Amino acid sequence: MTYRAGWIHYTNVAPILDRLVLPIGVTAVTGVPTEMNAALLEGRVDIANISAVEFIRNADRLEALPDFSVAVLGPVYSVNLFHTAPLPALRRVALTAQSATSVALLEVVLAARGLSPTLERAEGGAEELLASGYDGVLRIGDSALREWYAVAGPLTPETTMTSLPHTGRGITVTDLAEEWFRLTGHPFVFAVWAYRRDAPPPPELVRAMREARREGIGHLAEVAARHALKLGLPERVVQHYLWNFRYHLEAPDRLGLGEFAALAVPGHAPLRFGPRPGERRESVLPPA
Ligand SMILES: C=C(O[C@@H]1C=C(C(=O)O)C=C[C@H]1O)C(=O)O
Repeated sequence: MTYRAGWIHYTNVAPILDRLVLPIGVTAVTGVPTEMNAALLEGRVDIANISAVEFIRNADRLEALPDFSVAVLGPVYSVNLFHTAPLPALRRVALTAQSATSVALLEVVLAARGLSPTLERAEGGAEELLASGYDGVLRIGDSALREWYAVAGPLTPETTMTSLPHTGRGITVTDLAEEWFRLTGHPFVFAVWAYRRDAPPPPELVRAMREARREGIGHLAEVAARHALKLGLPERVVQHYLWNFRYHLEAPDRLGLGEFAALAVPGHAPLRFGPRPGERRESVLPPA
């Protein structure tokens, strides 16, 4: 029997996945968030780093690793609304088909401001879609990071990522994680590592993931340099992008996740997490 993993392999998970050595008996495929969400729910993979909102929507049958997340406190740089009209004047917004969580986050952010533009699924680059009749475009992942830098960059010795402007080339970038922080003061959790409750991961896999994360974070400069080359971005940008993530689903992240769950999926089933490091899985035997 093999255990099947599905990885969303955006650059933001490189510090966890790049140095992962899969234990014997575990296989892995990769894809974008909406593909991995579907693969997990349809039983084509057994564990995946899926969109947090899908974990919440399917909380009755999923469980998540207790100490893994893709989260940030403040800006994320790669979940962006690119817009040419000010937010209150937005009429038509294109949504990437790759995302579930960020679409729900955009809805929360718009609702908090009392805004209700038309939202439509459409693929393409931000500038291209803005030129074709949309006044807002939601983009996520590596391409959104590159497009953000095209608007906000370049970094100079005098600037930092956080001091770069949000507007350039006639386009404003609204970072949705930064908006969430302004609204709630909490981190935002984009992804968790979830599995169906009937197929929990072998402990060897979870141990290997923890080891890989330790290695990845310990060698962050190398990981960043490799991905900077792939992305065509300066090393400094990718290094800042990566250290800014919160990969351990800590108490503040769970607060943020709980708050998002209540707003985005009212009436959801209780969120369940597996045993923490060092804890044993609960016995499935009936009490004596
Ligand atoms: C931070 C990001 O988070 C990703 C966003 C997701 C979504 O919007 O559904 C899913 C997984 C995350 O890894 C990103 O893509 O840039």
